[in-house]
Amino acid sequence: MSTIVLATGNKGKVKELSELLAAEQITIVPQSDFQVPDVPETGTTFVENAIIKARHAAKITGKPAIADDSGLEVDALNGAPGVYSARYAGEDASDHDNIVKLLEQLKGVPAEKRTARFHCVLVYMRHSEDPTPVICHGSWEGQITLEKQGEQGFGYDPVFWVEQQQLTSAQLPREVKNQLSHRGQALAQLVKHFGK
Ligand SMILES: O=P(O)(O)OP(=O)(O)OP(=O)(O)OC[C@H]1O[C@@H](n2cnc3c(O)ncnc32)[C@H](O)[C@@H]1O
Ligand SMILES: [Mg+2]
Repeated sequence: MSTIVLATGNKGKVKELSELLAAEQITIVPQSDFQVPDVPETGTTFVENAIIKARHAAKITGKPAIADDSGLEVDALNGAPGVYSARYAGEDASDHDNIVKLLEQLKGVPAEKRTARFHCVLVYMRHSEDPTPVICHGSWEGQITLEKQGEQGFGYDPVFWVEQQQLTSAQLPREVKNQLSHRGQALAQLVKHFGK
């Protein structure tokens, strides 16, 4: 199979998707290797934004592309930050800024009402005008902690409590996160599609 461009500027995603694909006969190259700039994520769904990103990378490189649009859905916040997870605390917000805002918004909310889930939509497009993009979705249930714990992973991992492991996703060994995560589940579906 030819090289696939990974349409993301997020190094944490590049690392996880590369680890997950290491066992497959699929070579992915991050879009930064082709100087693909970020594109405005103007959609209101993960699916729309993933298509926007995959189409943009495919158009600029002339190669097939995979994009990942993901985020955190918190029940006590009516689903926020959702598709706006990366810009929750503002356009140029860091992961830490976003976490501070999230914990602030959840102040006083008891443990049993801090339920949340990560979503990951992966889109594969053969070329920029592909009329049938492959769309895969994975989700991962957890709870938002009261403070940051753990150094692994990225984004909201330090405040995402995984009941089954009794750890935050930033405390999980990388292979365990990859096994359980929204991204791991979406990628397992995509790999099945390539195997067809
Ligand atoms: O759009 P690209 O370039 O792919 O990179 P991004 O970081 O902007 O990615 P998104 O637009 O998909 O926003 C995803 C947000 O959700 C967070 N997120 C996604 N997956 C995560 C994970 O596995 N662990 C922690 N946070 C995650 C991430 O930190 C971002 O704030
Ligand atoms: Mg983004």
